[in-house]
Amino acid sequence: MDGSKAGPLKELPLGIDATTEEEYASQSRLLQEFTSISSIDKAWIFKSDSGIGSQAMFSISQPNLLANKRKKFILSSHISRGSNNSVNFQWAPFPVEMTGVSVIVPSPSGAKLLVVRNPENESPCQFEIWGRAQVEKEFHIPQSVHGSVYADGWFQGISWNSDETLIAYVAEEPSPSKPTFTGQGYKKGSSTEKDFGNWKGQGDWKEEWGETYAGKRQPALFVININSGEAQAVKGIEKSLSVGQVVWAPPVRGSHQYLVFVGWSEGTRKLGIKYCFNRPCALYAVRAPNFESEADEPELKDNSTEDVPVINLTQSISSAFYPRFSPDGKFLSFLSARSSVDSGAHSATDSLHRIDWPIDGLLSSSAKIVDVVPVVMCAEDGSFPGLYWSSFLSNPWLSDGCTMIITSIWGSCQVILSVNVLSGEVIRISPTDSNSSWSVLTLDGNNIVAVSSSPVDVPHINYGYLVDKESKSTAWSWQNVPSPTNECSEKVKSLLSSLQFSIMKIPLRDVSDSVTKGAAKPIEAIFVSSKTKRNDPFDPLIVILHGGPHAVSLSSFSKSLGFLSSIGFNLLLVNYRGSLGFGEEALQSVLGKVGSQDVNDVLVAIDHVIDLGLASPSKLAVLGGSHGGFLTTHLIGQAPDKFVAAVARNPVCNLTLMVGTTDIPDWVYVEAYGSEGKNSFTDAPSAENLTLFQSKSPIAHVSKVKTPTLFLLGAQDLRVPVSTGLQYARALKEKGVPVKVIVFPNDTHAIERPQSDFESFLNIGVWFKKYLS
Ligand SMILES: CC(=O)N[C@@H](C)C(=O)N[C@@H](C)C(=O)O
Repeated sequence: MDGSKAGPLKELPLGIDATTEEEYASQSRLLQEFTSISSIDKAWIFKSDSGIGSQAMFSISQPNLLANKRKKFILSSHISRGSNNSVNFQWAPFPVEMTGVSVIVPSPSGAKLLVVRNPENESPCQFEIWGRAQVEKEFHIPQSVHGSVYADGWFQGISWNSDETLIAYVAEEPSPSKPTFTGQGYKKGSSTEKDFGNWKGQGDWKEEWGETYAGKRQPALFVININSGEAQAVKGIEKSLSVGQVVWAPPVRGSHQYLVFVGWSEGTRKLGIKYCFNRPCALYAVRAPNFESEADEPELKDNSTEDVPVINLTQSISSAFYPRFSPDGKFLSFLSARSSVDSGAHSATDSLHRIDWPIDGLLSSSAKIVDVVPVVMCAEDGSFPGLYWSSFLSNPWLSDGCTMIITSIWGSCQVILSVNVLSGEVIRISPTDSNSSWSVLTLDGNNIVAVSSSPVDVPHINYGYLVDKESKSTAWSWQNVPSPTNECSEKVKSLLSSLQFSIMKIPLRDVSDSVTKGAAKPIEAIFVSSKTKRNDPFDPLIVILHGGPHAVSLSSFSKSLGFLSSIGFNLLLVNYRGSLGFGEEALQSVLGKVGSQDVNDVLVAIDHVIDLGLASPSKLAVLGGSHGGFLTTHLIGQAPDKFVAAVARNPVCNLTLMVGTTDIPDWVYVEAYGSEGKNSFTDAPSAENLTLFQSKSPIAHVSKVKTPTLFLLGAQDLRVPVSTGLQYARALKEKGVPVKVIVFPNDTHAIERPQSDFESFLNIGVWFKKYLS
């Protein structure tokens, strides 16, 4: 579908000329070097055998292009402390590959390691318990007990009990039996046998959890006894509740053991949950199964035999997740996305809360919820903008038992915060003099193992400690840790060292009096450029737009953006109003104004860099995915003379089409109508609804578009179904606009499978070179 007018030199098999083919070949060599950079995903600390220092285990991963999979490795290190607080990491000579492993979870003492291998077919799910030198136990849990263990980072919950004999976890409930048909018709009674004389029907369709959760319908709670290998479903939880994030409640002598978990109610249908924190959820407590035979069972306080109900611990708040018990078991802290649930925004500013945990084990559904860190409405300059969920350690506590170390978003940076759960004090402890992004990997006692990176620096490991513990000084000192994971090729190193970045504050234009104070503040954009001009007089500029709209472009390293800046493009990553990290008023201000306020913010940011003499108005391109693709296609329609080229990845081009096909039709209502759209959402939109959706969509401006546009589409995308991008691309083609479309048949919304990601960014590089050089 490439309608470009560039004259073909010599037709080659792919329908491209020799110059373009050479461009593909040369860019692909560099892209491969960027692709092979490994990522540091997780880390754990163990007591050292020698009693001196500690042992660290890092989980790292790297795309394997040929196998089209991510390879996962474990790299170990011994950490020792020298004089003057210096720290030394002695790395194992090589990482070890973890093939076929879905998730690993060390026991609280660090003496055992749970390794889960999820089946790829009908086989059982495999649990292994590793000791220091060997696999000590191996259990195979058949699909009749449960399907795959959730290892998705959201429903996922795997928790060892304190004496390390039981593990609670979340796994897919067995599928309901399907009807059997024979040559004679319907066969009575369910049957598992398969032969030539019968076949299985489909049975009733059951709603799934949407994008990236294909086949995931009912996350349920299980406990495995690692002495016997017996796995039991936890009883008493209603089928309408999907469960996740389980932890063991502190044991109370003479009382039953409880589990605390997050439950999401289904209502009349499931709406997609990926990137959607607006799904109501609560913390529940449930009695753990008893694996003892009745004779061995100790006499318990509440030893009634009838079913004990599941207790909703957070009834008075619309969202509660990430339950974490304080080390002394006296309180339970948790995050809440109540702002998101109450407003309908798919993500918003979080709040942190705690409830006191009853020392007598008598649980109540009316425990007082204390607000620890409230939602920040208007972020004052330079001060804390509120909490934004990034990731949460399973043990985030310092030794005082009340300080949590968490990663959050602060403007365009990812930062590490210490939060005192009793006083509510929040301190930014990652360096404030750096515009890099930081995240915590794990705690080593009261010290922090963290990773930092920037658009021009690959991820580095850092070790942080409190400088003056006695005076309770809040100054943290950070030491850069030399590590094999910091390595990248000499070529990449030299290209990145020729780049620089800054975070710009961009004042808004024509702010109306009706906007809130928080929504009138300057926005931010990250500008990545060459230290020396590569082209005369200007390097071309690619404007990069994140999706959501409630996501954010962070000042962290991105291989694909590192690649684009290394091949001669400056980048402008615009955090338009609606982005996370800037306070709740700015975030909420875009709802109901999509396609106008966000589009204008981007145009203001572009004018800002042009006015500063950092970009040429004739060398602009735009790239965005999802809601960023919505902005991309809006921009080429509303500002048809501005951009020389565009790339849209799974773009939202037509809300009218999307509302009937996406896993999150409620999102369409809230984006188009604002918060009131939350209450008017229906699966039967009216003609009036559809008219408004059409008017707010990029397709409404399609007739004006002239910009050559590359479309990258995932055929398995449940969020922004491929049809929306295809419809828009066909409409451009009909008008004679140069268009290229690549559809990845097995990719979902993120187009992140290694080969697809590689082919996407190679084509983005070649497309922009073709039109911007
Ligand atoms: C809530 C949501 O998924 N919105 C999509 C339209 C979107 O923009 N998604 C973002 C998070 C993405 O980058 O995929």
